[in-house]
Amino acid sequence: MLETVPVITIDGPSGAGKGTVSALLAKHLGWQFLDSGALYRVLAIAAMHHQIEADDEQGLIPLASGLDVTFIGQEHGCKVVLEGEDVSDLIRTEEVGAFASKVASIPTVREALLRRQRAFREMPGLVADGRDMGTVVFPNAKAKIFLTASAEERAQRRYNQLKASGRNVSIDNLLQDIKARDERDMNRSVAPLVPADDALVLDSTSLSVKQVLDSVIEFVSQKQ
Ligand SMILES: Nc1ncnc2c1ncn2[C@@H]1O[C@H](COP(=O)(O)OP(=O)(O)O)[C@@H](O)[C@H]1O
Ligand SMILES: Nc1ccn([C@@H]2O[C@H](COP(=O)(O)OP(=O)(O)O)[C@@H](O)[C@H]2O)c(=O)n1
Repeated sequence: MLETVPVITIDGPSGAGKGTVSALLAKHLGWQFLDSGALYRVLAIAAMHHQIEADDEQGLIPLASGLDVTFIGQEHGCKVVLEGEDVSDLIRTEEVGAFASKVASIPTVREALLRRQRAFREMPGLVADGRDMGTVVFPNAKAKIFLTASAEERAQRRYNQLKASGRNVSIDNLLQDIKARDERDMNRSVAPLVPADDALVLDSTSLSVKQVLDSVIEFVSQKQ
């Protein structure tokens, strides 16, 4: 039964380190990994390709329900193929992130992606990264973490990350984008970005990736 497969959720705002820590934790445990933000990002690209606006609910729902996407695990990261096209680099742009957070504010669109997210719950366990993993998608998860950091630190991390991959970005624009996305994600009517009541809230502003991972592993082992 799906419900018996253990889940650990890591939610939080953009740049907090969720993806990095979730992937390391999944590897450490030998569990599956769900990057739910990638689904919203892929939907955003599909909408752009099909000239569907971010507020066109009737256009977005069928696109979300029938999303033709494949995630192919690789040694470093994951290859993402949408409608036969490799969009692995494109999904990481801030433009796509901003579009994703707009489509993600529509309740029926979120509903259309629910089943697909829950299907990642497979043995021996799942680490799920997103905004509403612990509150909505997997409310009975065995351990929930809400990972955060100051907006300035998150913008700096994103800046370093994009620079390292050869992109020309402005830290001021990134900070603005991050704040706008936080605002939208925290204030939407359905599945807003909030810690679950039973989540461990971890501020990573002055912690290294290793320190965060160690705290998470300790918390998870206490829950076992
Ligand atoms: N604790 C940390 N300290 C410094 N850099 C970090 C930390 N956690 C993550 N990073 C780096 O910040 C960037 C954004 O992390 P990511 O995992 O993509 O965040 P999120 O999934 O929350 O948006 C990555 O380049 C990652 O290596
Ligand atoms: N479970 C999720 C995951 C992402 N999202 C939305 O999708 C956008 C992109 O998510 P992401 O996790 O890839 O973003 P980053 O944290 O990597 O910047 C977010 O800003 C959210 O609006 C969501 O609403 N619910």
